[in-house]
Amino acid sequence: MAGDNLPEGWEKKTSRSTGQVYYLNLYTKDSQWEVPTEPARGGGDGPAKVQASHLLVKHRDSRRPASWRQDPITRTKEEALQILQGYRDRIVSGEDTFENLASQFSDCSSAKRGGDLGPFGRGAMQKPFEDAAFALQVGEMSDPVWTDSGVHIIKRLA
Ligand SMILES: O=C(N[C@H](Cc1nc2ccccc2[nH]1)C(=O)O)c1cc2ccccc2s1
Repeated sequence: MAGDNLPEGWEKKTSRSTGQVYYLNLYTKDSQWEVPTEPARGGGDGPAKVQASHLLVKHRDSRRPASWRQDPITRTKEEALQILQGYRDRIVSGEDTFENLASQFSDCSSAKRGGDLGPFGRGAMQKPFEDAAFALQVGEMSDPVWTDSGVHIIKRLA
């Protein structure tokens, strides 16, 4: 009905059987009796793309155990995790920045860009990395994430 300025994404309906007014979420097709106060959420599968930076520490069993920093890379997985956790602690404490440490220590060529991988969609990166990146809120940093390349921390930029 005109004049019912509802939040975005809702439509006012009247039940055919009872004549009761209800509200339809135009994205999810869910309905509710309560007058909506917030814009309808798509409830969809999140963003199509995210932008993230990462700091990668490789180990001797990495898919390519070499990097711009070191060739070959001989540290163990356990050592790689300890090293990465040390960087993570310094970022959390505010002693250092993600970009600064990624630039100096990441075993990925994206180190030259402060770890920034640019925007990517699903299917572009190794699955554990993708899932972790898409689960982050903008500005949030992940716990250590393992891929075939090594162990990463990820920061979602957008
Ligand atoms: O795969 C790359 N680099 C690999 C290491 C690596 N493995 C990854 C796995 C998931 C996400 C990023 C990753 N980076 C390497 O240098 O051995 C990429 C480098 C860059 C640089 C700029 C933008 C995207 C990418 S993806």
